Amino acid sequence: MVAQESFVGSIDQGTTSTRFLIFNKKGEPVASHQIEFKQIYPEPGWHEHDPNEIIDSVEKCIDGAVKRFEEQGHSAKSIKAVGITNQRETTVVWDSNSGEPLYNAIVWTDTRAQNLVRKIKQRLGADELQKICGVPLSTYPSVSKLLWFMENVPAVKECYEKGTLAFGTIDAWLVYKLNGGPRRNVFVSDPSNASRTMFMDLQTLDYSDRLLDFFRLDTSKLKLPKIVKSSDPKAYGSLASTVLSGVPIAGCLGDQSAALVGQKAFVPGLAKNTYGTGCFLLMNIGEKPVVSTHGLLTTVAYDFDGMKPMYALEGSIAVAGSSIKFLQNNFEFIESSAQVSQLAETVEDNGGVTFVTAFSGLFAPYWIDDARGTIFGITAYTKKGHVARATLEATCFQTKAILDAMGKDSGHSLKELAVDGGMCNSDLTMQTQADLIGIPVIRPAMRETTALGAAIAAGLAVGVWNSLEDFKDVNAEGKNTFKPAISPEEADKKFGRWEKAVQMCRGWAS
Ligand SMILES: Nc1ncnc2c1ncn2[C@@H]1O[C@H](COP(=O)(O)OP(=O)(O)O)[C@@H](O)[C@H]1O
Ligand SMILES: O=P(O)(O)OC[C@H](O)CO
Repeated sequence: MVAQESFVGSIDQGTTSTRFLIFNKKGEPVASHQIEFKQIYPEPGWHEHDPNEIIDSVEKCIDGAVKRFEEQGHSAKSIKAVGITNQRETTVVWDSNSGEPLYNAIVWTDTRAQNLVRKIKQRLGADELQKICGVPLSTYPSVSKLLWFMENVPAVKECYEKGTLAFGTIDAWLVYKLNGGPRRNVFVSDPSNASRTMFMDLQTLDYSDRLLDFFRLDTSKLKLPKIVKSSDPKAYGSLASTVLSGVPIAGCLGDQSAALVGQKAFVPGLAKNTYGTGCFLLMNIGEKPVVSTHGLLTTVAYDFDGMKPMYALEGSIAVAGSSIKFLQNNFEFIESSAQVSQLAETVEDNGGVTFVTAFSGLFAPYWIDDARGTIFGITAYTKKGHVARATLEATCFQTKAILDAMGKDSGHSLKELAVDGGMCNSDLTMQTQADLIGIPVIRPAMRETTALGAAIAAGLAVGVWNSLEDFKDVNAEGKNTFKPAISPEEADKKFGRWEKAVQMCRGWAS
Protein backbone atom coordinates (compact mmCIF):
# COMPACT_ATOMS: atom_id res chain seq x y z
CA MET A 1 0.00 0.00 0.00
CA VAL A 2 1.15 3.57 -0.79
CA ALA A 3 1.56 5.71 2.39
CA GLN A 4 -1.68 7.43 3.49
CA GLU A 5 -2.06 10.84 1.91
CA SER A 6 -5.13 13.03 1.59
CA PHE A 7 -6.91 13.29 -1.76
CA VAL A 8 -9.94 15.22 -2.99
CA GLY A 9 -12.45 14.04 -5.58
CA SER A 10 -14.06 16.30 -8.15
CA ILE A 11 -17.27 15.74 -10.09
CA ASP A 12 -17.15 17.79 -13.32
CA GLN A 13 -20.60 17.61 -14.87
CA GLY A 14 -20.19 19.44 -18.23
CA THR A 15 -22.54 19.95 -21.15
CA THR A 16 -21.34 16.98 -23.15
CA SER A 17 -19.65 14.73 -20.64
CA THR A 18 -19.26 13.91 -16.98
CA ARG A 19 -15.88 13.33 -15.36
CA PHE A 20 -14.66 12.35 -11.92
CA LEU A 21 -11.06 13.19 -11.05
CA ILE A 22 -9.07 12.52 -7.92
CA PHE A 23 -6.46 15.15 -7.00
CA ASN A 24 -3.50 14.84 -4.63
CA LYS A 25 -2.35 17.64 -2.33
CA LYS A 26 -0.12 19.05 -5.08
CA GLY A 27 -3.24 19.59 -7.20
CA GLU A 28 -2.28 16.82 -9.63
CA PRO A 29 -4.95 14.47 -10.98
CA VAL A 30 -4.01 10.88 -10.15
CA ALA A 31 -7.05 9.01 -11.49
CA SER A 32 -10.09 9.88 -13.55
CA HIS A 33 -13.04 8.52 -15.47
CA GLN A 34 -15.16 10.25 -18.13
CA ILE A 35 -18.49 9.40 -19.76
CA GLU A 36 -20.22 11.21 -22.62
CA PHE A 37 -23.99 11.30 -22.37
CA LYS A 38 -26.92 11.86 -24.71
CA GLN A 39 -27.61 15.27 -26.27
CA ILE A 40 -31.33 15.48 -27.06
CA TYR A 41 -32.43 17.96 -29.78
CA PRO A 42 -36.22 17.41 -30.13
CA GLU A 43 -36.78 20.49 -32.34
CA PRO A 44 -34.62 23.24 -33.89
CA GLY A 45 -33.28 25.39 -31.06
CA TRP A 46 -34.25 22.88 -28.34
CA HIS A 47 -31.58 21.09 -26.31
CA GLU A 48 -32.31 18.67 -23.46
CA HIS A 49 -30.55 16.25 -21.11
CA ASP A 50 -32.03 13.33 -19.21
CA PRO A 51 -31.52 14.26 -15.50
CA ASN A 52 -31.41 10.60 -14.42
CA GLU A 53 -28.81 9.77 -17.07
CA ILE A 54 -26.69 12.59 -15.65
CA ILE A 55 -26.88 11.11 -12.13
CA ASP A 56 -26.09 7.68 -13.51
CA SER A 57 -23.04 9.05 -15.38
CA VAL A 58 -21.75 10.73 -12.20
CA GLU A 59 -22.06 7.53 -10.17
CA LYS A 60 -20.37 5.47 -12.87
CA CYS A 61 -17.53 8.01 -13.15
CA ILE A 62 -16.96 7.92 -9.39
CA ASP A 63 -16.82 4.13 -9.35
CA GLY A 64 -14.61 4.03 -12.47
CA ALA A 65 -12.07 6.57 -11.19
CA VAL A 66 -11.89 5.09 -7.72
CA LYS A 67 -11.24 1.66 -9.23
CA ARG A 68 -8.22 3.09 -11.08
CA PHE A 69 -7.13 4.92 -7.95
CA GLU A 70 -7.19 1.70 -5.94
CA GLU A 71 -5.33 -0.14 -8.67
CA GLN A 72 -2.48 2.33 -8.03
CA GLY A 73 -2.39 1.11 -4.43
CA HIS A 74 -4.35 3.98 -2.84
CA SER A 75 -7.25 3.52 -0.49
CA ALA A 76 -10.66 5.09 -1.18
CA LYS A 77 -10.63 6.14 2.48
CA SER A 78 -7.90 8.68 1.69
CA ILE A 79 -10.43 10.70 -0.35
CA LYS A 80 -11.44 13.26 2.25
CA ALA A 81 -14.07 15.21 0.35
CA VAL A 82 -15.72 15.62 -3.00
CA GLY A 83 -16.36 18.88 -4.87
CA ILE A 84 -18.93 19.47 -7.58
CA THR A 85 -18.64 21.66 -10.64
CA ASN A 86 -21.27 21.77 -13.33
CA GLN A 87 -22.73 23.25 -16.50
CA ARG A 88 -24.66 26.29 -15.33
CA GLU A 89 -28.24 27.56 -16.05
CA THR A 90 -29.40 24.11 -17.22
CA THR A 91 -32.70 23.63 -15.41
CA VAL A 92 -34.23 20.58 -13.76
CA VAL A 93 -37.74 20.46 -12.27
CA TRP A 94 -38.85 17.63 -10.04
CA ASP A 95 -41.60 16.58 -7.66
CA SER A 96 -40.31 17.10 -4.14
CA ASN A 97 -42.40 14.16 -2.86
CA SER A 98 -41.03 11.55 -5.23
CA GLY A 99 -37.69 13.19 -6.08
CA GLU A 100 -38.32 12.28 -9.73
CA PRO A 101 -37.87 14.72 -12.64
CA LEU A 102 -41.01 16.04 -14.32
CA TYR A 103 -39.36 16.55 -17.73
CA ASN A 104 -35.94 16.43 -19.34
CA ALA A 105 -33.57 19.18 -18.22
CA ILE A 106 -33.58 22.23 -20.50
CA VAL A 107 -29.96 22.94 -21.36
CA TRP A 108 -28.41 26.42 -21.13
CA THR A 109 -28.08 26.67 -24.94
CA ASP A 110 -31.82 26.10 -25.53
CA THR A 111 -33.72 28.94 -27.24
CA ARG A 112 -37.32 27.67 -26.99
CA ALA A 113 -38.25 30.48 -24.60
CA GLN A 114 -37.39 33.20 -27.13
CA ASN A 115 -40.97 34.48 -27.56
CA LEU A 116 -41.74 34.22 -23.88
CA VAL A 117 -38.63 36.28 -23.09
CA ARG A 118 -39.62 38.91 -25.65
CA LYS A 119 -43.02 39.27 -23.97
CA ILE A 120 -41.48 39.58 -20.50
CA LYS A 121 -39.08 42.23 -21.80
CA GLN A 122 -42.12 44.47 -22.36
CA ARG A 123 -42.94 44.47 -18.64
CA LEU A 124 -42.24 47.58 -16.62
CA GLY A 125 -38.92 47.26 -14.80
CA ALA A 126 -37.38 44.70 -17.18
CA ASP A 127 -34.48 47.07 -17.83
CA GLU A 128 -33.59 47.18 -14.15
CA LEU A 129 -33.16 43.44 -13.57
CA GLN A 130 -29.53 43.09 -14.63
CA LYS A 131 -28.48 45.66 -12.05
CA ILE A 132 -29.75 43.31 -9.33
CA CYS A 133 -28.76 39.91 -10.65
CA GLY A 134 -25.96 40.62 -13.15
CA VAL A 135 -27.52 38.59 -15.97
CA PRO A 136 -29.39 39.98 -19.00
CA LEU A 137 -32.96 38.88 -19.62
CA SER A 138 -32.57 36.34 -22.43
CA THR A 139 -33.11 32.66 -23.11
CA TYR A 140 -29.80 31.96 -21.29
CA PRO A 141 -30.59 32.17 -17.54
CA SER A 142 -32.59 29.46 -15.80
CA VAL A 143 -35.64 31.64 -15.23
CA SER A 144 -36.63 31.53 -18.92
CA LYS A 145 -36.49 27.74 -18.84
CA LEU A 146 -38.51 27.50 -15.63
CA LEU A 147 -41.20 29.81 -16.99
CA TRP A 148 -41.40 27.74 -20.17
CA PHE A 149 -41.88 24.59 -18.06
CA MET A 150 -44.65 26.26 -16.08
CA GLU A 151 -46.49 27.40 -19.20
CA ASN A 152 -46.05 24.24 -21.25
CA VAL A 153 -45.80 21.15 -19.07
CA PRO A 154 -49.04 20.28 -17.22
CA ALA A 155 -47.24 18.10 -14.64
CA VAL A 156 -45.05 21.08 -13.69
CA LYS A 157 -48.02 23.41 -13.32
CA GLU A 158 -49.82 20.77 -11.21
CA CYS A 159 -46.88 20.37 -8.83
CA TYR A 160 -46.59 24.15 -8.57
CA GLU A 161 -50.24 24.42 -7.57
CA LYS A 162 -49.79 21.61 -5.02
CA GLY A 163 -46.62 23.25 -3.66
CA THR A 164 -44.35 20.31 -4.55
CA LEU A 165 -42.46 21.82 -7.50
CA ALA A 166 -38.72 21.74 -6.89
CA PHE A 167 -36.47 23.81 -9.15
CA GLY A 168 -32.74 23.31 -9.41
CA THR A 169 -29.72 24.03 -11.52
CA ILE A 170 -27.54 20.95 -12.13
CA ASP A 171 -25.54 21.45 -8.90
CA ALA A 172 -28.73 21.40 -6.79
CA TRP A 173 -30.02 18.33 -8.65
CA LEU A 174 -26.72 16.49 -8.15
CA VAL A 175 -26.44 17.33 -4.46
CA TYR A 176 -30.07 16.35 -3.87
CA LYS A 177 -29.84 13.01 -5.69
CA LEU A 178 -26.33 12.07 -4.59
CA ASN A 179 -27.51 12.53 -1.00
CA GLY A 180 -30.32 10.06 -1.64
CA GLY A 181 -33.14 12.40 -2.81
CA PRO A 182 -36.25 13.04 -0.65
CA ARG A 183 -34.96 10.68 2.07
CA ARG A 184 -32.37 13.24 3.25
CA ASN A 185 -33.68 16.19 1.26
CA VAL A 186 -30.39 18.10 1.00
CA PHE A 187 -31.56 20.94 -1.23
CA VAL A 188 -28.90 23.60 -1.71
CA SER A 189 -27.06 25.60 -4.37
CA ASP A 190 -23.93 27.75 -4.28
CA PRO A 191 -23.91 31.47 -5.23
CA SER A 192 -21.92 30.97 -8.45
CA ASN A 193 -24.72 28.71 -9.70
CA ALA A 194 -27.62 30.59 -8.09
CA SER A 195 -26.40 33.80 -9.73
CA ARG A 196 -27.26 32.23 -13.10
CA THR A 197 -30.97 31.82 -12.32
CA MET A 198 -31.91 35.54 -12.41
CA PHE A 199 -33.57 35.17 -8.99
CA MET A 200 -30.49 35.97 -6.89
CA ASP A 201 -29.40 39.41 -5.71
CA LEU A 202 -25.65 39.77 -6.26
CA GLN A 203 -25.26 42.01 -3.20
CA THR A 204 -27.05 39.80 -0.66
CA LEU A 205 -26.31 36.44 -2.30
CA ASP A 206 -29.89 35.50 -1.53
CA TYR A 207 -33.10 35.31 -3.52
CA SER A 208 -34.56 38.70 -4.35
CA ASP A 209 -38.28 39.27 -3.73
CA ARG A 210 -38.19 41.97 -6.36
CA LEU A 211 -36.92 39.54 -9.00
CA LEU A 212 -39.28 36.74 -7.96
CA ASP A 213 -42.22 39.17 -8.02
CA PHE A 214 -41.19 40.45 -11.44
CA PHE A 215 -41.30 36.90 -12.79
CA ARG A 216 -44.59 36.26 -10.88
CA LEU A 217 -43.12 33.30 -9.03
CA ASP A 218 -44.76 32.43 -5.73
CA THR A 219 -42.22 30.89 -3.35
CA SER A 220 -45.00 29.47 -1.17
CA LYS A 221 -45.59 27.14 -4.12
CA LEU A 222 -42.12 26.86 -5.65
CA LYS A 223 -39.27 25.19 -3.76
CA LEU A 224 -35.90 26.85 -4.38
CA PRO A 225 -32.62 25.45 -3.05
CA LYS A 226 -31.08 27.26 -0.09
CA ILE A 227 -28.04 29.28 -1.17
CA VAL A 228 -24.97 28.27 0.84
CA LYS A 229 -21.22 29.02 0.62
CA SER A 230 -19.25 27.51 -2.28
CA SER A 231 -17.05 25.67 0.21
CA ASP A 232 -18.70 24.29 3.32
CA PRO A 233 -17.95 21.03 5.17
CA LYS A 234 -21.58 20.39 6.18
CA ALA A 235 -24.09 22.16 3.93
CA TYR A 236 -23.83 19.78 0.97
CA GLY A 237 -24.26 16.52 2.89
CA SER A 238 -22.43 13.41 1.74
CA LEU A 239 -22.53 10.76 -0.95
CA ALA A 240 -25.28 8.24 -0.17
CA SER A 241 -24.15 5.58 -2.63
CA THR A 242 -21.21 4.60 -4.85
CA VAL A 243 -17.90 3.29 -3.54
CA LEU A 244 -17.40 6.68 -1.81
CA SER A 245 -20.60 6.41 0.26
CA GLY A 246 -20.27 8.64 3.36
CA VAL A 247 -17.63 10.99 1.90
CA PRO A 248 -18.69 14.64 2.40
CA ILE A 249 -19.55 16.85 -0.56
CA ALA A 250 -17.77 19.96 0.67
CA GLY A 251 -17.55 22.34 -2.29
CA CYS A 252 -19.58 23.45 -5.25
CA LEU A 253 -18.93 25.91 -8.09
CA GLY A 254 -20.44 26.57 -11.51
CA ASP A 255 -17.94 25.31 -14.07
CA GLN A 256 -16.72 28.71 -15.24
CA SER A 257 -16.16 29.91 -11.70
CA ALA A 258 -14.38 26.64 -10.98
CA ALA A 259 -12.06 27.18 -13.96
CA LEU A 260 -11.25 30.69 -12.66
CA VAL A 261 -10.35 29.14 -9.30
CA GLY A 262 -8.46 26.27 -10.96
CA GLN A 263 -6.42 28.86 -12.90
CA LYS A 264 -5.69 30.54 -9.53
CA ALA A 265 -7.15 33.87 -10.66
CA PHE A 266 -7.59 34.94 -7.02
CA VAL A 267 -6.54 38.57 -7.58
CA PRO A 268 -8.68 41.26 -9.27
CA GLY A 269 -7.63 41.74 -12.89
CA LEU A 270 -6.71 38.09 -13.47
CA ALA A 271 -8.79 36.26 -16.08
CA LYS A 272 -9.22 32.97 -17.91
CA ASN A 273 -10.98 31.80 -21.05
CA THR A 274 -12.44 28.27 -21.13
CA TYR A 275 -13.08 26.75 -24.56
CA GLY A 276 -15.53 23.94 -23.76
CA THR A 277 -18.92 23.38 -25.40
CA GLY A 278 -19.31 27.15 -25.12
CA CYS A 279 -16.52 29.57 -24.32
CA PHE A 280 -16.48 31.76 -21.24
CA LEU A 281 -14.04 34.54 -20.38
CA LEU A 282 -14.15 35.47 -16.69
CA MET A 283 -12.17 38.23 -15.02
CA ASN A 284 -11.87 38.49 -11.25
CA ILE A 285 -13.19 41.95 -10.26
CA GLY A 286 -12.84 41.61 -6.49
CA GLU A 287 -15.31 42.12 -3.66
CA LYS A 288 -17.78 44.42 -5.42
CA PRO A 289 -20.05 43.42 -8.30
CA VAL A 290 -19.62 45.83 -11.22
CA VAL A 291 -22.60 45.84 -13.59
CA SER A 292 -21.52 45.77 -17.22
CA THR A 293 -22.51 48.46 -19.67
CA HIS A 294 -20.84 46.71 -22.60
CA GLY A 295 -22.74 43.43 -23.01
CA LEU A 296 -21.06 41.36 -20.30
CA LEU A 297 -22.48 39.58 -17.26
CA THR A 298 -21.61 39.98 -13.61
CA THR A 299 -21.41 36.76 -11.70
CA VAL A 300 -20.15 35.29 -8.44
CA ALA A 301 -16.60 34.00 -8.85
CA TYR A 302 -16.56 32.09 -5.55
CA ASP A 303 -17.76 32.41 -1.98
CA PHE A 304 -15.39 30.43 0.25
CA ASP A 305 -15.79 29.80 3.95
CA GLY A 306 -13.97 32.46 5.98
CA MET A 307 -13.41 34.79 2.98
CA LYS A 308 -15.40 37.59 1.40
CA PRO A 309 -17.34 36.62 -1.74
CA MET A 310 -15.50 37.47 -4.96
CA TYR A 311 -17.15 38.55 -8.19
CA ALA A 312 -16.28 38.25 -11.88
CA LEU A 313 -17.17 39.93 -15.14
CA GLU A 314 -18.05 37.33 -17.72
CA GLY A 315 -18.22 37.19 -21.50
CA SER A 316 -20.31 34.15 -22.49
CA ILE A 317 -20.05 32.61 -25.96
CA ALA A 318 -22.77 30.02 -26.57
CA VAL A 319 -20.99 28.03 -29.27
CA ALA A 320 -17.32 27.03 -29.20
CA GLY A 321 -16.36 23.32 -29.02
CA SER A 322 -19.95 22.52 -30.06
CA SER A 323 -19.15 24.04 -33.47
CA ILE A 324 -16.35 21.49 -33.83
CA LYS A 325 -18.78 18.73 -32.85
CA PHE A 326 -21.12 20.19 -35.46
CA LEU A 327 -18.45 19.79 -38.18
CA GLN A 328 -18.01 16.23 -36.97
CA ASN A 329 -21.59 15.08 -36.43
CA ASN A 330 -23.66 17.21 -38.80
CA PHE A 331 -21.35 18.04 -41.73
CA GLU A 332 -19.28 14.86 -41.21
CA PHE A 333 -16.07 16.73 -42.19
CA ILE A 334 -14.01 15.04 -39.45
CA GLU A 335 -14.18 11.89 -37.36
CA SER A 336 -13.06 13.43 -34.09
CA SER A 337 -12.71 16.96 -32.67
CA ALA A 338 -8.94 16.58 -32.58
CA GLN A 339 -8.87 16.36 -36.42
CA VAL A 340 -10.25 19.86 -36.92
CA SER A 341 -6.86 21.60 -36.81
CA GLN A 342 -5.48 19.17 -39.36
CA LEU A 343 -8.40 19.89 -41.70
CA ALA A 344 -8.03 23.64 -41.20
CA GLU A 345 -4.31 23.36 -41.96
CA THR A 346 -5.04 21.91 -45.40
CA VAL A 347 -5.62 25.54 -46.47
CA GLU A 348 -3.60 28.68 -45.78
CA ASP A 349 -6.41 30.93 -44.63
CA ASN A 350 -10.21 31.03 -44.47
CA GLY A 351 -10.45 31.76 -48.23
CA GLY A 352 -12.89 34.60 -47.56
CA VAL A 353 -15.27 32.47 -45.47
CA THR A 354 -16.71 33.81 -42.21
CA PHE A 355 -18.89 31.52 -40.09
CA VAL A 356 -21.05 33.21 -37.48
CA THR A 357 -21.82 30.16 -35.35
CA ALA A 358 -24.97 31.68 -33.84
CA PHE A 359 -26.76 28.36 -33.28
CA SER A 360 -28.40 29.74 -30.13
CA GLY A 361 -28.43 33.36 -31.22
CA LEU A 362 -25.32 35.33 -30.30
CA PHE A 363 -24.49 35.84 -26.65
CA ALA A 364 -21.88 38.28 -25.34
CA PRO A 365 -21.16 40.98 -26.10
CA TYR A 366 -23.78 41.18 -28.88
CA TRP A 367 -26.95 39.56 -27.42
CA ILE A 368 -28.69 39.06 -30.77
CA ASP A 369 -31.44 36.52 -30.08
CA ASP A 370 -32.73 36.36 -33.65
CA ALA A 371 -29.39 35.51 -35.28
CA ARG A 372 -28.81 31.94 -36.40
CA GLY A 373 -25.70 30.21 -37.73
CA THR A 374 -24.69 31.86 -41.01
CA ILE A 375 -21.78 31.13 -43.36
CA PHE A 376 -20.67 34.12 -45.45
CA GLY A 377 -18.35 34.24 -48.45
CA ILE A 378 -18.88 30.79 -50.00
CA THR A 379 -17.64 30.64 -53.60
CA ALA A 380 -16.77 27.86 -56.03
CA TYR A 381 -13.27 28.06 -54.50
CA THR A 382 -14.44 27.11 -50.98
CA LYS A 383 -13.16 23.84 -49.54
CA LYS A 384 -13.92 22.01 -46.29
CA GLY A 385 -10.66 23.37 -44.86
CA HIS A 386 -11.86 26.96 -45.29
CA VAL A 387 -15.06 26.19 -43.39
CA ALA A 388 -13.05 24.44 -40.67
CA ARG A 389 -10.80 27.49 -40.31
CA ALA A 390 -13.77 29.85 -40.26
CA THR A 391 -15.32 27.68 -37.53
CA LEU A 392 -12.25 27.91 -35.29
CA GLU A 393 -11.97 31.62 -35.96
CA ALA A 394 -15.57 32.32 -34.89
CA THR A 395 -14.80 31.61 -31.22
CA CYS A 396 -11.58 33.63 -31.44
CA PHE A 397 -13.36 36.65 -32.94
CA GLN A 398 -16.03 36.58 -30.23
CA THR A 399 -13.32 36.32 -27.59
CA LYS A 400 -11.68 39.43 -29.08
CA ALA A 401 -15.02 41.31 -28.93
CA ILE A 402 -15.44 40.24 -25.29
CA LEU A 403 -11.92 41.29 -24.32
CA ASP A 404 -12.55 44.73 -25.80
CA ALA A 405 -15.80 45.01 -23.82
CA MET A 406 -14.10 43.79 -20.65
CA GLY A 407 -11.37 46.40 -20.95
CA LYS A 408 -14.05 49.10 -21.13
CA ASP A 409 -16.11 47.73 -18.21
CA SER A 410 -13.27 46.89 -15.83
CA GLY A 411 -10.59 49.42 -16.70
CA HIS A 412 -8.10 46.49 -16.72
CA SER A 413 -6.44 45.48 -19.95
CA LEU A 414 -5.06 41.97 -19.92
CA LYS A 415 -1.35 41.36 -20.47
CA GLU A 416 -1.94 37.72 -21.33
CA LEU A 417 -4.86 35.29 -21.54
CA ALA A 418 -4.90 32.02 -19.56
CA VAL A 419 -6.87 29.33 -21.39
CA ASP A 420 -8.31 25.86 -20.81
CA GLY A 421 -11.19 23.61 -21.97
CA GLY A 422 -11.28 20.94 -24.71
CA MET A 423 -10.89 23.27 -27.69
CA CYS A 424 -7.70 24.83 -26.28
CA ASN A 425 -6.00 21.58 -27.30
CA SER A 426 -6.02 22.93 -30.86
CA ASP A 427 -2.69 24.75 -31.32
CA LEU A 428 -4.03 26.42 -34.44
CA THR A 429 -6.98 27.87 -32.53
CA MET A 430 -4.75 29.16 -29.75
CA GLN A 431 -2.33 30.75 -32.26
CA THR A 432 -5.27 32.34 -34.09
CA GLN A 433 -6.51 33.64 -30.76
CA ALA A 434 -3.17 35.22 -29.87
CA ASP A 435 -2.95 36.79 -33.35
CA LEU A 436 -6.39 38.36 -33.05
CA ILE A 437 -6.11 39.73 -29.51
CA GLY A 438 -2.48 40.82 -29.76
CA ILE A 439 -1.43 39.38 -26.38
CA PRO A 440 0.11 36.01 -25.50
CA VAL A 441 -2.20 33.07 -24.85
CA ILE A 442 -1.00 30.86 -22.01
CA ARG A 443 -2.08 27.20 -21.87
CA PRO A 444 -1.32 25.24 -18.70
CA ALA A 445 0.19 21.74 -18.76
CA MET A 446 -2.69 20.29 -16.70
CA ARG A 447 -5.88 21.39 -18.46
CA GLU A 448 -8.46 19.96 -16.05
CA THR A 449 -8.63 23.33 -14.31
CA THR A 450 -12.41 23.23 -13.93
CA ALA A 451 -12.25 19.99 -11.95
CA LEU A 452 -9.29 21.36 -9.98
CA GLY A 453 -11.35 24.42 -9.00
CA ALA A 454 -14.09 22.25 -7.48
CA ALA A 455 -11.48 20.14 -5.69
CA ILE A 456 -9.97 23.34 -4.26
CA ALA A 457 -13.41 24.44 -2.98
CA ALA A 458 -13.97 21.07 -1.28
CA GLY A 459 -10.39 20.62 -0.03
CA LEU A 460 -10.37 24.06 1.60
CA ALA A 461 -13.58 23.19 3.45
CA VAL A 462 -12.19 20.03 5.05
CA GLY A 463 -8.63 21.24 5.71
CA VAL A 464 -6.79 19.31 2.97
CA TRP A 465 -5.63 22.84 2.06
CA ASN A 466 -5.68 25.78 4.44
CA SER A 467 -5.48 28.91 2.32
CA LEU A 468 -5.19 30.15 -1.26
CA GLU A 469 -1.44 30.48 -0.68
CA ASP A 470 -1.23 26.68 -0.75
CA PHE A 471 -1.80 26.72 -4.53
CA LYS A 472 1.17 28.91 -5.45
CA ASP A 473 3.07 26.10 -7.14
CA VAL A 474 0.09 24.13 -8.43
CA ASN A 475 0.16 23.64 -12.23
CA ALA A 476 2.85 26.31 -12.55
CA GLU A 477 5.28 24.35 -14.77
CA GLY A 478 5.14 23.30 -18.42
CA LYS A 479 2.90 26.02 -19.83
CA ASN A 480 2.67 26.66 -23.59
CA THR A 481 2.78 30.26 -24.76
CA PHE A 482 1.27 31.34 -28.09
CA LYS A 483 2.61 34.76 -29.10
CA PRO A 484 0.84 37.10 -31.55
CA ALA A 485 2.39 36.64 -34.99
CA ILE A 486 0.46 39.13 -37.13
CA SER A 487 0.36 42.94 -37.03
CA PRO A 488 -2.41 44.78 -35.16
CA GLU A 489 -3.51 46.27 -38.52
CA GLU A 490 -3.98 42.82 -40.02
CA ALA A 491 -5.85 41.65 -36.92
CA ASP A 492 -8.14 44.69 -37.10
CA LYS A 493 -8.86 44.02 -40.76
CA LYS A 494 -9.88 40.42 -40.05
CA PHE A 495 -11.98 41.54 -37.08
CA GLY A 496 -13.72 44.16 -39.23
CA ARG A 497 -14.93 41.40 -41.58
CA TRP A 498 -16.26 39.46 -38.60
CA GLU A 499 -18.13 42.47 -37.20
CA LYS A 500 -19.71 43.04 -40.60
CA ALA A 501 -20.86 39.41 -40.70
CA VAL A 502 -22.34 39.74 -37.19
CA GLN A 503 -24.42 42.71 -38.26
CA MET A 504 -25.59 40.86 -41.38
CA CYS A 505 -26.86 37.78 -39.55
CA ARG A 506 -29.41 39.70 -37.49
CA GLY A 507 -33.11 39.03 -37.83
CA TRP A 508 -33.12 35.55 -39.31
CA ALA A 509 -35.16 33.93 -36.52
CA SER A 510 -37.48 36.83 -35.81
N1 LIG B 1 -8.23 18.89 -30.14
C1 LIG B 1 -9.35 19.60 -30.18
N2 LIG B 1 -9.50 20.59 -31.09
C2 LIG B 1 -10.64 21.32 -31.13
N3 LIG B 1 -11.69 21.13 -30.31
C3 LIG B 1 -11.60 20.15 -29.40
C4 LIG B 1 -10.45 19.34 -29.28
N4 LIG B 1 -10.65 18.46 -28.26
C5 LIG B 1 -11.89 18.72 -27.78
N5 LIG B 1 -12.46 19.73 -28.46
C6 LIG B 1 -13.80 20.32 -28.23
O1 LIG B 1 -13.91 20.60 -26.84
C7 LIG B 1 -15.25 20.38 -26.40
C8 LIG B 1 -15.22 19.61 -25.10
O2 LIG B 1 -14.52 20.36 -24.18
P1 LIG B 1 -14.84 20.21 -22.62
O3 LIG B 1 -13.96 21.20 -21.95
O4 LIG B 1 -14.75 18.79 -22.25
O5 LIG B 1 -16.36 20.70 -22.65
P2 LIG B 1 -17.63 20.53 -21.68
O6 LIG B 1 -17.12 20.69 -20.29
O7 LIG B 1 -18.50 21.65 -22.13
O8 LIG B 1 -18.31 19.21 -21.95
C9 LIG B 1 -15.96 19.59 -27.47
O9 LIG B 1 -17.03 20.38 -27.96
C10 LIG B 1 -14.91 19.34 -28.56
O10 LIG B 1 -15.42 19.61 -29.83
O1 LIG C 1 -20.12 22.97 -20.67
P1 LIG C 1 -19.31 24.19 -20.76
O2 LIG C 1 -17.93 23.98 -20.21
O3 LIG C 1 -19.26 24.82 -22.11
O4 LIG C 1 -19.96 25.26 -19.76
C1 LIG C 1 -21.30 25.56 -19.81
C2 LIG C 1 -21.58 26.84 -19.05
O5 LIG C 1 -21.52 26.69 -17.68
C3 LIG C 1 -22.89 27.42 -19.44
O6 LIG C 1 -23.07 28.67 -18.85
